[in-house]
Amino acid sequence: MSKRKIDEADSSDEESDVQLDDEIQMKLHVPRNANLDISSLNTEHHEVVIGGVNSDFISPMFGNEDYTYLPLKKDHLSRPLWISPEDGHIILEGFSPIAEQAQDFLVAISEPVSRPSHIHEYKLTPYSLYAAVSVGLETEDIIEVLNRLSKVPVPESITQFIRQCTLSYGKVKLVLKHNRYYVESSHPETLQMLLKDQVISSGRIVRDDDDQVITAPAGSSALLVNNKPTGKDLTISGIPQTIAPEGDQEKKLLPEDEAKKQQEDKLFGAVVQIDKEDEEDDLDEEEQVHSFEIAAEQVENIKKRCNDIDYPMLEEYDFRNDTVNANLEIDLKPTTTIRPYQEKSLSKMFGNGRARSGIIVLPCGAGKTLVGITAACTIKKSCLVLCTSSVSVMQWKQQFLQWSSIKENQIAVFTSDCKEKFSGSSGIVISTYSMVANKRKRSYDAQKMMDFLESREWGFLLLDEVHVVPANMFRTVVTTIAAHAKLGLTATLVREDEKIDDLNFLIGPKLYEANWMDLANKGHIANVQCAEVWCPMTPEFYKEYLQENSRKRALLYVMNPKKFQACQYLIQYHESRGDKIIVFSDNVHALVEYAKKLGKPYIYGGTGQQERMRILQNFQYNPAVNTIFLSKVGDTSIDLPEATCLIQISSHYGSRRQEAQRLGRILRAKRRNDEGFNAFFYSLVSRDTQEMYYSTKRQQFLIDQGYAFKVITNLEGMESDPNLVFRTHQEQMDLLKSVLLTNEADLKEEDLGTTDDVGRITDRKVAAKGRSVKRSVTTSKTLAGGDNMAYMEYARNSSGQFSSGRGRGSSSQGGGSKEHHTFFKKHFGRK
Ligand SMILES: Nc1ncnc2c1ncn2[C@@H]1O[C@H](COP(=O)(O)OP(=O)(O)OP(=O)(O)O)[C@@H](O)[C@H]1O
Repeated sequence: MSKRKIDEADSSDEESDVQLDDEIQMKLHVPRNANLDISSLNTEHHEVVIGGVNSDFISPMFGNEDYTYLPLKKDHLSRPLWISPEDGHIILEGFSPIAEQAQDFLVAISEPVSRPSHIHEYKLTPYSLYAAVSVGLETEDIIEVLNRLSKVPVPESITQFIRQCTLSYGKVKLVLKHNRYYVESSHPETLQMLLKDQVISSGRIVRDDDDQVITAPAGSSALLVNNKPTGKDLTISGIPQTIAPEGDQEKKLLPEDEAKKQQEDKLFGAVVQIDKEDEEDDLDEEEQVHSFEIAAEQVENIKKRCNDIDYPMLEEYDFRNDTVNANLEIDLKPTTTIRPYQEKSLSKMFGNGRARSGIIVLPCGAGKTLVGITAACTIKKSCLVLCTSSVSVMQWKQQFLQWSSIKENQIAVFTSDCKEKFSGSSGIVISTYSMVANKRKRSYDAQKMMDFLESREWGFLLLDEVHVVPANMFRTVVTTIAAHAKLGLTATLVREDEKIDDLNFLIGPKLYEANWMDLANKGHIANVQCAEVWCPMTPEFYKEYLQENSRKRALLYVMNPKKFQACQYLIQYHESRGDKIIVFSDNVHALVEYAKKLGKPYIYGGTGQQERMRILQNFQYNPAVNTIFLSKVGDTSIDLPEATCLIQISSHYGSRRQEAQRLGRILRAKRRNDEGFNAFFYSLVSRDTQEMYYSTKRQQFLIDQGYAFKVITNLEGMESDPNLVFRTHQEQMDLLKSVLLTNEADLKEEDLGTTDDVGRITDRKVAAKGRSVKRSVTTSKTLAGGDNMAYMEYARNSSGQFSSGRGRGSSSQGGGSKEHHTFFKKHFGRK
């Protein structure tokens, strides 16, 4: 019997409930709130009586999360999932024989929250259902498949929610024709309803028969082309509207309602044009397409508004029937083979023969570039690619030439150093977000190039690394560039500023998200062993740490001699195994000190291009250079498939994204297909300092992808190494002195300073808010062949989950429904 029913039966049982909790915990030897493996318990033998009613003893432990009152289906053992009736969370048995098919389906309809090896968690959100509809799934199919996979009948609240969300979804489209935007639908009443909304109607453009603008929102570029005076303001259903003035006198003569109706019909007739071809073909009303024009500057606003009122607009591009824009001769080279998951992600984009706008999420190093290139080869129209830095621009160009048949003169780059146009009527331009979104005065050449980009209609807009680009930059890009289809690529749909929701209406829904562990198991990316190494602070360093200001404190925990030693030990250990090692430090001062002390080459923002190339080539080809030190310049866009081990000595506060991107440097490890091959990722943290807190937060995204972080508390044999740096007390005191004398100016954040790069988002504020994850000590003997290391494993948080904050009520993966959906209001409001 459920706890809910027990509560109802007798409220005075509260006390016995608590006692029962304690009793059970004693029996099971588990701490309160610890995670329980239910499958290992035989509940039949532990029935207890509460308030005179029989109950299993597990149920009360789950409090409000107890759903045992849901009737299990007879054959529940062969069905892999549960659905929570309260908040739309879905729990999948990752070990079920049909887990893979179930995962495919769940990725299409819900947001993955956490996918460790055995139990996966997803959640249904309005956005995820929007994405489901936009990839062609129908309401009843979603409910039916869920029901087939579920161990319990799909709760009524969930079917209602799915119906409610999908009822209005997929009915409205945003279409770009001849450089003008139209809201299109085959349901006239839907358009009529939208036009009654003030936000939407105020973004509308109305033209007369000569194509002259009658009304347009203030500031619209349509007015610049044609600045005709606007008509009179009228009020329809309480909403101020503007239409052409003629004929509005007689309305006053009619009864009020009749007049209102006539006005509505007139207004609707004026702005909703029935597609002429459809009329001629005498199609059913269902198939007729109606539309009204909106201003380019209002597209984002209107999209957002449509999302808010649960009528999200789909963006689809019928590229095969676009005769206005010239075709581009581009194909994949015959030698190029795309991988199954790359194909699957693309099938979500091109499912119905048109190109859907949206976002594809693939792990770092899984080959997003080739996915983008394949999409461009499918659409075969002019394409604009935007990346985060000029280095990426050159890499994209090189990859287009490597994988596709595009001719060199049809692919151009637009950066601060290089402003090319392609020859002919169609081609590809690769640029950076900053170049296109730049609002300052441009050089003559840059302005001419921008005019070129803005004057055209692009078949395809490819947006790389969408998670790092500030929303206002997207806004500028999306409003200035007219593109039929947009594809956003990213590895980590998380942002510390929680702005991920913006992407839903700026680009489109998430079309596909791959499972990191799946790709690792299939050998497409490397298997990685992750560990956090706890380095005790020496008493002298800790004393100063407690007294100093925050910058110095950070330097003290990074320069902690014990961390130096751990770093040296791990480098030696992995070099002796034949690994190639990258040591990351965000703190440039520490980077230089470590590298010099340990005699290794280093690269940071200030390292010249030639020197960088020399170091990277040595790392790749010279067997004597097996370790390099990199600042955050190496976080992205350095493709080093040789690297097999990462050691992080200092990092950027609590950024989950940076952690994932750094891990991405070793996911491409060349040797990943060797049997039993593992890559290694170590984070060195100074014990009992703020760094530990940041480290926990950083790992959250990877933990949700199924990575297990082990905690190493003791590197055995390290102390007896005669070559260990800072062995003596005197050496440690000298180091401390030099740290304390370090000039504050040397500690400021590294400025990567190229004009093309997207500014990094500061995670500090959000990091300070973060969450706590408990750790508990256990012992084990193995860490990937390192039998001499003792480690601890993370325990789950107080609600029994690894993913303490993100899962419940967080919108970090685009589920931001909290503002407008009652189902989720209830959910978000809950503690
Ligand atoms: N289908 C494929 N066949 C062969 N090689 C591939 C394929 N797809 C990707 N690769 C290779 O995998 C590596 C990683 O690809 P890419 O740089 O596009 O990854 P990414 O997903 O953009 O990573 P990041 O997010 O870290 O930038 C590259 O060396 C690329 O050439």
